[in-house]
Amino acid sequence: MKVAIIGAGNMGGAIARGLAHGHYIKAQDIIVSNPSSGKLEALKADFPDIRTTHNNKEASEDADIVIIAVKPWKVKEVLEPLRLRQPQILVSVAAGLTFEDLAHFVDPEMPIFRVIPNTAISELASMTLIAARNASDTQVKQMIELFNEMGMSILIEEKQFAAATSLTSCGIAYVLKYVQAAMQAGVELGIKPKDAMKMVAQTVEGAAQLLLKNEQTHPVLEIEKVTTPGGITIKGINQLEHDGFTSAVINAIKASM
Ligand SMILES: NC(=O)C1=CN([C@@H]2O[C@H](COP(=O)(O)OP(=O)(O)OC[C@H]3O[C@@H](n4cnc5c(N)ncnc54)[C@H](O)[C@@H]3O)[C@@H](O)[C@H]2O)C=CC1
Ligand SMILES: O=C(O)[C@@H]1CCC=N1
Repeated sequence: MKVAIIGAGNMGGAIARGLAHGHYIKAQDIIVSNPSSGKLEALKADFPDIRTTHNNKEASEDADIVIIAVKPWKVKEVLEPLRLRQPQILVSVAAGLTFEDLAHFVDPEMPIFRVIPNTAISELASMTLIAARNASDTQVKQMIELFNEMGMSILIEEKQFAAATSLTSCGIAYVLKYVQAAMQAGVELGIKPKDAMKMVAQTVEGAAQLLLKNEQTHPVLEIEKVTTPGGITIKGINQLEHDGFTSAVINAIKASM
């Protein structure tokens, strides 16, 4: 199966690297197109078998799957001249562009996937959202498997996309804001910034593993395990609530929609 990636920026570059790392698509079956050379050269340096070009048409014409990874406001001008049609499959990572929008730029009957990874895709640790239109069950399964190679993917309905994007894609930034804030506290308390970063990042990773590896658990149960009655954790938890932590997070997630 041949895959064309149009746009070699944060997302396109990370997807190219993720696919080349994985087992599903061979590096020589990946072609990446970008107007400037720097990002393409960097890709080639890491994966010499990946093909690169400055010509989007050349990239897409033989591809079974075309992944469009340019900024949302460029999607129309980039997609329309490519005249994509069945049996090709379009994958758009453009945030905010709906199936209805995308169908105007390609054969409206062709299979289209909206896919939203997050930036952890570069570490093969993305939480990737997938929604499908005009796709067969086999194509949907294939797309889930493809993005599972770069972390974890989940099929959702398009109407859930905005909320889910806020949780996952913007969510990376919110989690990092927690890390940054905790580091600031640690540094004030005398811990070296690099040590503080490791301590907090591994703690976040551990919290995530507790939830991901135990389907029956819930944050409340895990918080209870740490929170000794009369102990120190409850003092911090209550301070977070006094300072509006839960409310601030809910407002942030809703503001990103
Ligand atoms: N950065 C993020 O966390 C996420 C981004 N997205 C979406 O991914 C898409 C790409 O975003 P980024 O990778 O962050 O942007 P970026 O700016 O890093 O990459 C865009 C790339 O497209 C290239 N490009 C510009 N015009 C082009 C053209 N005519 N033909 C081919 N390539 C062209 C640019 O040179 C650049 O390398 C956006 O639509 C964004 O909404 C989706 C989920 C998360
Ligand atoms: O902030 C943004 O608009 C992009 C889309 C989702 C994550 N980053």
